[in-house]
Amino acid sequence: MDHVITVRELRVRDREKPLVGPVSFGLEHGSTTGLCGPSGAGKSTVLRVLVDLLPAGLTRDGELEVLGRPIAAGKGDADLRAKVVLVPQTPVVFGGSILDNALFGVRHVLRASREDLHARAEQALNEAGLWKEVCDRLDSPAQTLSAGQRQRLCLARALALEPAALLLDEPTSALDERSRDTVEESVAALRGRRTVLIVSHDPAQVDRLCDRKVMLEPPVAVERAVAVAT
Ligand SMILES: Nc1ncnc2c1ncn2[C@@H]1O[C@H](COP(=O)(O)OP(=O)(O)OP(=O)(O)O)[C@@H](O)[C@H]1O
Repeated sequence: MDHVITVRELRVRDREKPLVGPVSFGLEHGSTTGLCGPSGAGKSTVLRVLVDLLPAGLTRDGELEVLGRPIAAGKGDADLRAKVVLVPQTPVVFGGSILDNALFGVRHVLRASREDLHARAEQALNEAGLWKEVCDRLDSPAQTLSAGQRQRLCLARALALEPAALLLDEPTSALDERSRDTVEESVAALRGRRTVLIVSHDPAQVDRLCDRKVMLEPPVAVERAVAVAT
């Protein structure tokens, strides 16, 4: 099977203490996968592994491949950063305009004319379902957008990088129901075209948006496992 991301027997530890895993999964091209599990099971940590931004002090074992290429831990792979893009739970909106915000990121990896960058922003904002709402005010401060619009702006910023995989960490947890629906519509529209991994606490949301789900359970401490076995 042709996977954009493959994870095999991934484990994360804090020195000797197991924090996450083992977990194995593959993300097929164009699929939307839900990453689920109880609080503390390690969902956010798995996303950090996938963008190679594990907090200092934590180590990982197991294999990670992106587009068939093995990714070694902690090598600061700039190529990977543009291929696998994480949209955090709380939208990060900078002080500039809506256009500046959409292009933040892609500007650093793509040498292109102003017109081409503008076209890239339009395409990304369209794909994120925000274009119609902002096309006549691209130069307005991004801070003027509503919470749901901000989340879609962050989605557009990530899409402008044309990532091989998009990671969404609880994309609607900070939103009211109406904004949640608009963000969900945008995410649903990516199905089949983009490869998406969504962390969600909401089983109904996973059912609405995802083709499949990966369940993560907190690791069983070795001492406990031995105690139970004896
Ligand atoms: N920097 C760190 N140092 C030590 N332990 C950490 C660190 N970051 C996370 N952990 C631990 O790793 C485990 C997984 O945390 P993580 O935040 O990935 O879980 P989660 O499934 O995303 O939780 P939630 O659903 O509550 O957001 C937890 O036990 C957490 O306390």
